[in-house]
Amino acid sequence: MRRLGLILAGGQARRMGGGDKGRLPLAAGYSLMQSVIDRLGPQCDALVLSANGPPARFADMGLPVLGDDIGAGPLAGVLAGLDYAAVHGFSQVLSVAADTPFFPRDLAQRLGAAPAIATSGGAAHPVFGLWPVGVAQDLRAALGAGRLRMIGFADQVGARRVDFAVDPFDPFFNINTPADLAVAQQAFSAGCAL
Ligand SMILES: Nc1nc2c(ncn2[C@@H]2O[C@H](COP(=O)(O)OP(=O)(O)OP(=O)(O)O)[C@@H](O)[C@H]2O)c(=O)[nH]1
Repeated sequence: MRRLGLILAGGQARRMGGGDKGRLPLAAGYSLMQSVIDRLGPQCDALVLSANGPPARFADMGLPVLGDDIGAGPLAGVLAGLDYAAVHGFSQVLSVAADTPFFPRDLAQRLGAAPAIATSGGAAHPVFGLWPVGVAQDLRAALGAGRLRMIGFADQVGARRVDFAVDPFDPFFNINTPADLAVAQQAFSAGCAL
């Protein structure tokens, strides 16, 4: 079984004032996306980025960049990843967000059989999902019908929900605002995100 890691790095980052949230620094010389790559890489056989807009801006990451339609949301990115996976001989895709630098290093192992998504503290995180390549057809149909919510799609394909402890803080804490970034930088420098 070959697993493709998919980093969702599109979106408009409106609450951050625009730009690529993944390029923001967690510490000097260490971006949110680099933290994501360091956590996801060992859990997968290969990694790809999913982003809309010019792919050249991620050239330094050394990863294939899959485009999707601007405004279609993270599900469009998951579909791009599933299509890439099918063509390149992967059997499943582990999707994560570029703005969530502390997700578990054993995410794939704990999610178990695909399809599955993560939950923590009573909230579902369907961006953090393990998807068999076979759900691409269902996803294409859902997107074509204008159904764009990730949680709705996860439920449609029967994704199990796997809960992760919020200890000492939520591993799915994601960076939406400058204040969130300050919290993450402080947590990282204090070593509580290991
Ligand atoms: N590939 C891809 N990723 C997306 C898209 N929209 C959001 N994402 C990613 O999904 C994750 C969650 O995104 P959000 O924080 O909900 O949305 P956002 O557009 O980045 O930020 P806001 O504009 O502040 O809501 C982030 O890692 C985004 O980079 C999209 O259209 N395509």
